[in-house]
Amino acid sequence: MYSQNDLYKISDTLTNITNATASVINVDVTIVDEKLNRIAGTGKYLDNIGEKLNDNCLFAYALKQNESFIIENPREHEACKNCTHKGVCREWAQVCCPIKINRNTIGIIGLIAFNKEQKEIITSNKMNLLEFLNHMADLIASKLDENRKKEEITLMASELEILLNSMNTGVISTGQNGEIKRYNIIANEMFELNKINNIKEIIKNKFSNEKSPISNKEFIYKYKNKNYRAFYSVKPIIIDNEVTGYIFTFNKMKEILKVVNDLSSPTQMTFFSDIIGESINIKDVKRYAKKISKSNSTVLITGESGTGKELFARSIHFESERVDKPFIAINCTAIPENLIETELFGYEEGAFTGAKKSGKLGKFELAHKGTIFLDEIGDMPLHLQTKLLRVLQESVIERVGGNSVIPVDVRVIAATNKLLEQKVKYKEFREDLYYRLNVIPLKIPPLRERLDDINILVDNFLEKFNKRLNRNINKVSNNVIDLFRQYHWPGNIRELENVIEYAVNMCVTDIINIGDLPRNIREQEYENIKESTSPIMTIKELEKIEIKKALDRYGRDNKGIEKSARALGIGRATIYRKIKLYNI
Ligand SMILES: Nc1ncnc2c1ncn2[C@@H]1O[C@H](COP(=O)(O)OP(=O)(O)OP(=O)(O)O)[C@@H](O)[C@H]1O
Repeated sequence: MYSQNDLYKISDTLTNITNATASVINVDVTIVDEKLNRIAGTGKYLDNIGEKLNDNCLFAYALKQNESFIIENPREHEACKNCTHKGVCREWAQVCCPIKINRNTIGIIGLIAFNKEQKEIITSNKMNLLEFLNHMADLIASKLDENRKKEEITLMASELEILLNSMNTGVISTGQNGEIKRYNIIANEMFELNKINNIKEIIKNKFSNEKSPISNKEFIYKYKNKNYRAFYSVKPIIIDNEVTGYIFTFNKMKEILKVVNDLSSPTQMTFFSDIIGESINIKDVKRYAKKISKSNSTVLITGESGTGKELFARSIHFESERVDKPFIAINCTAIPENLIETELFGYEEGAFTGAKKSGKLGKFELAHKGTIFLDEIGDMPLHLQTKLLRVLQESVIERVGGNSVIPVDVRVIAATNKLLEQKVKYKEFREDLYYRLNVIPLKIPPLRERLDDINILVDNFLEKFNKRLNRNINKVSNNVIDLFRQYHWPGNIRELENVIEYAVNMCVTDIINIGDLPRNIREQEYENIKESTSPIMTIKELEKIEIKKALDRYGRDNKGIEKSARALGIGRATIYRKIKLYNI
């Protein structure tokens, strides 16, 4: 919608039109807007520009009429009927013509005769005059339209500029041959574009005038004599099937890594307080690990499977200065041998058949400024051990298929449950790498060497699985705890955690008893029964264990139950009753 404001914006044009019209016709001209404000005028009206006309005047009538007309008998004409100025009106004749845009009247242009001669000019040439004035009204309307479009374009241009400058990506538009035309702030900050004329000076020989788009190609550029890595993409501007220029977008490698790390870093942080244990053994290890967190030196964590090596590695990272940077964990046995190298070091575009076109970043690059956790390091293939040694010694990596070195700042924490010294002896692990990794050794004791932790671990896991499985089990019986203290725990804390989860699932009362434990632990108990020092089980617990054992062996169908009853030396009815009683 157009408003009176739009008319004011072209007031210079209106003045020109009224002056030109008045000098050609020799009659005074005036223009009012739809609110009856005088916007332009000649002669007598010159001093009254800006005045507000009364609501019953001729122009108010003309606005309602919405078409051109001539008045030859002012004061008597219907248009003057209610005019409050009728008594002082000295006008001899008038011509009114609406200024219309899209059929809406937004003002009136009028000619006014103040004497007989001027009236004669109007009345002698009515048709031509009306036509002429309509042209003037159209001229004003098209000027308004043009002005509006200009404003829209200016607005769009500044919106686009703000949009481009608020992006985190550098954008440059070029001509057909790469000559730089326009760019945003980020692009200027990256490349100091006041010193550069052509895009080829930035991406060197990588640009040839192509018609198809290119996305995410890596390149190196210089800024203040230092080399930086970035990615660029290009899209041709095609008009009438002809490439008229290109749009280049640039992303700094640093920014991309930040985004990747933000997305891939675990949202849950781990702290030493998450490592449960009150035994002297574990307290000592925790104290030592906290101390070494502050250092940047490589740590080698040793300990049996499930002792909490990864938990320690995470806590060290989140306790260190690198806390805001990524913690990247990689398990050397979980990845096929032929993929570990590219996983760790990445690869260049076209490094091998099947490689992605844009290449791939390795975990070392992703972990830049953070920590990498190399689990099961003892299983790392020998040829990669050499590459890893180089990272540790020189803090650089080389991508597969690449020919340049990339600096990385990563703290390495390695872990193993193997005897690395033995592997070194048998030449399965490089001796120099072993010493390079073992700068700070951290040995996590197995659970059987910290039996005092069993109670607190059991309580924690019971609480965890009560919550997770929506149960309300109060405690674990003393017999079970005694059994746990005798068991050798080859799978350590992980195994204990799994045992509690199993028992919470099996338990039908509010106390976990031996019968609720997995078979391997119960069998351990059976062995213990033979020993005179072993804890005494209730007859009911023993009965439940044996019935379960028989059912597991013979099956739970009718035949299986019959066989079980026979093996247990009880009748069919009894075994059915016991199954129901113990909810087996
Ligand atoms: N002290 C502890 N307190 C609580 N949970 C623990 C503790 N130690 C280990 N866990 C839990 O036990 C499981 C195994 O821990 P983790 O993966 O750290 O062991 P690991 O030594 O790295 O095992 P692996 O050698 O098999 O990789 C995890 O679920 C972990 O949360």
